[in-house]
Amino acid sequence: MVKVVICGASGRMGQTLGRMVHESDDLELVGGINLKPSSFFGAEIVEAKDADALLKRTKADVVIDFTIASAVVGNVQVAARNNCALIIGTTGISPAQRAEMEKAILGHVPAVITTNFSIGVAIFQQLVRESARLLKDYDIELIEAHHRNKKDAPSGTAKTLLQIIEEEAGTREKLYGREGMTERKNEIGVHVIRGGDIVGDHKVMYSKNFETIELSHRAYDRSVFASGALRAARWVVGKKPGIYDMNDVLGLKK
Ligand SMILES: NC(=O)C1=CN([C@@H]2O[C@H](COP(=O)(O)OP(=O)(O)OC[C@H]3O[C@@H](n4cnc5c(N)ncnc54)[C@H](OP(=O)(O)O)[C@@H]3O)[C@@H](O)[C@H]2O)C=CC1
Ligand SMILES: O=C(O)C1=N[C@H](C(=O)O)C[C@H](O)C1
Repeated sequence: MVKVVICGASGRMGQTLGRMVHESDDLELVGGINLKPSSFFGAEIVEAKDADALLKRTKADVVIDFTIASAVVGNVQVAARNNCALIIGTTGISPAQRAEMEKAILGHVPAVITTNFSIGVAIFQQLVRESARLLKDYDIELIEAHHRNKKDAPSGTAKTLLQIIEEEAGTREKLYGREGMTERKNEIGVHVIRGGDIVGDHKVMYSKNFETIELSHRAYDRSVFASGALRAARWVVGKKPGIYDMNDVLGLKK
């Protein structure tokens, strides 16, 4: 059995993951970490200050983090100190926070980090890479939509898609929404929608000469992210220290 601790245990993703680990035959939910102590699916949730003791007591194999950017560095440091493999889904991480995370991980523990654990999104990103390579001279727009409680914008997935597009089609100015008299140049327009309980939509549009090509992905339920994260958790335990992504987990070419 792979012993799992979930950071952000009381959150939307934490609850979905907790339920799925609890229902699985090969994963054991040994605890959670959140701002306030509580419990979920028969396991204890402790405050962040008690995380070290929890990881020692439970001998956790893997720590899964779906929290908030300001919390993730501390969670990664305590997990790495306890030799736990890591699954990191938290988005909105700054370059400085990313550097701190890398310092804690590299040479110490294996970690899978990705802005979107959906297997469909891993395939979608490959399609976006191919289309951006083929459609370099088209106007490119990116649209994402999420629930009203999402804190970071644009989404982590949207930022990853921008990076993929620019790797293939060249660096461009990014224009976040438009208002007033605007003249389209060679920018990538980025548009963020927040409302209701939208789970997570991403669309890339390429337009030129009386035609538009659209590629889109829509998640209908958080279980798509959770099942990808748990697939990564099963895969990462026992790997060499380093940072991996879903292409590594799924054996897809980069
Ligand atoms: N990579 C992927 O596939 C996906 C990534 N995400 C990302 O995961 C993150 C979480 O999303 P979601 O579950 O919707 O958010 P929620 O706000 O529902 O959950 C986050 C949880 O983390 C808790 N938390 C805050 N600070 C700490 C801390 N220091 N230690 C432990 N727990 C803490 C929060 O507590 P409290 O509520 O008390 O503040 C909350 O319960 C976001 O960054 C989101 O973008 C989401 C879905 C998929
Ligand atoms: O906060 C969310 O909900 C999601 N966050 C991730 C992101 O920022 O890309 C992944 C998914 O779209 C859901």
